[in-house]
Amino acid sequence: MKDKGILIVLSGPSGVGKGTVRKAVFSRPDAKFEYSISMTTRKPREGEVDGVDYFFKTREEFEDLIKKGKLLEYAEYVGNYYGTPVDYVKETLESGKDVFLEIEVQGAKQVREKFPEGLFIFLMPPSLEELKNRITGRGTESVELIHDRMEAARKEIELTSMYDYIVVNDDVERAVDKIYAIVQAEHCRSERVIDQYIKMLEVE
Ligand SMILES: Nc1ncnc2c1ncn2[C@@H]1O[C@H](COP(=O)(O)OP(=O)(O)OP(=O)(O)O)[C@@H](O)[C@H]1O
Ligand SMILES: Nc1nc2c(ncn2[C@@H]2O[C@H](COP(=O)(O)O)[C@@H](O)[C@H]2O)c(=O)[nH]1
Repeated sequence: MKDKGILIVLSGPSGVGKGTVRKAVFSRPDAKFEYSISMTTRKPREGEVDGVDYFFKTREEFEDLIKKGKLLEYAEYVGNYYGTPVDYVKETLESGKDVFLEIEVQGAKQVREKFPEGLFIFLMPPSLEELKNRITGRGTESVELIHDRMEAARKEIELTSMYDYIVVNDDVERAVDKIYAIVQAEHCRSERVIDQYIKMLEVE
């Protein structure tokens, strides 16, 4: 039987660079992760593609997915629903592959309850001022939404104690190196690999 993959949860305030760092992680030649595409009721931003960046849903469709138990976790964040499809995550982990979730903290808390053995990483901005510069510089949010997202950011940063690791995104490649090192270390954690070695001893 194949060993299960690791569920890697990357959180962090809006604009810290989760998407940028995740894409850089996936672009490394030795990347062996699967990205779980989330569902959302948010309207697509310019350039976003349904089924690539998100599965874009109406509120009715999303609430139906909740009722049918199709989401591993979900949260309402700054006026929209966001959620993780449960079947994809479970099937991919069962197949032995690591799954990467990029989600906010309320959702991460739900995942922690269901998958306490997951690997939880919080991406931290070098400062709140830099965070605001990044959200503003991205040019995707109105002034009101930037304000709401900054408010959410302050609350999220207070909840970082539930994460296993905090990585500061001062430089994308440095953050990616740290995430790689954390995941590699997790693959060697004794409770993950011990059965494999015991089996090896039994065979010899
Ligand atoms: N280390 C960095 N230094 C400077 N700018 C960065 C860094 N990382 C990301 N950025 C920039 O910050 C902006 C926000 O990044 P990104 O969209 O990846 O954030 P996010 O955390 O995924 O946001 P959201 O949660 O709102 O989707 C982008 O313009 C990106 O180019
Ligand atoms: N709880 C969840 N949060 C999610 C999910 N997918 C994305 N997110 C987070 O929502 C905010 C806003 O995202 P944006 O694309 O509108 O900027 C951000 O923190 C995302 O990481 C999810 O499935 N569940």
